[in-house]
Amino acid sequence: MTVLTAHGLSKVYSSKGNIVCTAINDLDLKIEDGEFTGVMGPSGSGKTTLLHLLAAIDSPTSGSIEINGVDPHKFSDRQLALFRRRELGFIFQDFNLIETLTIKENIILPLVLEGIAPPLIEERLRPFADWLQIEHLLDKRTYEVSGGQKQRTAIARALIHEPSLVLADELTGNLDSKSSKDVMELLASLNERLQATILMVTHDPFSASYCRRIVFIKDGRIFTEIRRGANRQIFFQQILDVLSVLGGNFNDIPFARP
Ligand SMILES: Nc1ncnc2c1ncn2[C@@H]1O[C@H](COP(=O)(O)OP(=O)(O)OP(=O)(O)O)[C@@H](O)[C@H]1O
Repeated sequence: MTVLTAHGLSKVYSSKGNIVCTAINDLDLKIEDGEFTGVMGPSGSGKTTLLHLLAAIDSPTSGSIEINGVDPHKFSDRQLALFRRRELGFIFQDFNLIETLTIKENIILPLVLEGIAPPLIEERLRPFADWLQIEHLLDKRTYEVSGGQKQRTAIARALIHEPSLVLADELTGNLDSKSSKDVMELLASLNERLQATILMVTHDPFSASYCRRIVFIKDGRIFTEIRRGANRQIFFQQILDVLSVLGGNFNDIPFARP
């Protein structure tokens, strides 16, 4: 089943009636149920703009987006807020956890907002805390845990309400290489276990190598896409090969990553 369809998507930034920049240019994209897709591209290629259009944070200049058969851009503000809460999960580079809440309270927030009964919330929480190896941290505050533990908390929060689509933006951007590896292994295993549909924007080829498919964009258009076979190390090398052809600002690529 197709979860997301973007058709003829364009985003033009204008100022005083003059076009400043065509950030997304007639882009088509389909994401199937259970896919784990990475989006890569040079700085300024349109990755963030694409993510904002898909999350209905920003509106396209032309073209359409459907998530589970509905176009969120046609919703009222209230409908849109509900749609985002129910159908989408978000994972951010800087975690976006609420400091005044415990780890547990952060994770269960989407279920509390839906008015789910506390025993059902507990039942739903336990496997996520177990899978993400944060059971022992549930009563701690966010400032008492490490960056990797914060991101695992954010992943649990993004997935606990079983959204149609999880959108992640540079989720390993603030983590060291060991924590990045741990987080990506856990996210990849949750993608398989729950058939969660995940779309992740990243600059980091190592993190991207945990995806099943990478869509490369350049100048707001799809440049190419590749799919992973059985071997992640080979996929990592393939990603580096495409990035070297793609050009742009990839000076921060860790070419010697294990
Ligand atoms: N609000 C805006 N007004 C005008 N131009 C914008 C605006 N936001 C983004 N752009 C331009 O749109 C293009 C795509 O930007 P975007 O942030 O989507 O790229 P990106 O691939 O996410 O870049 P990076 O990897 O550096 O974050 C760039 O040329 C950028 O300068």
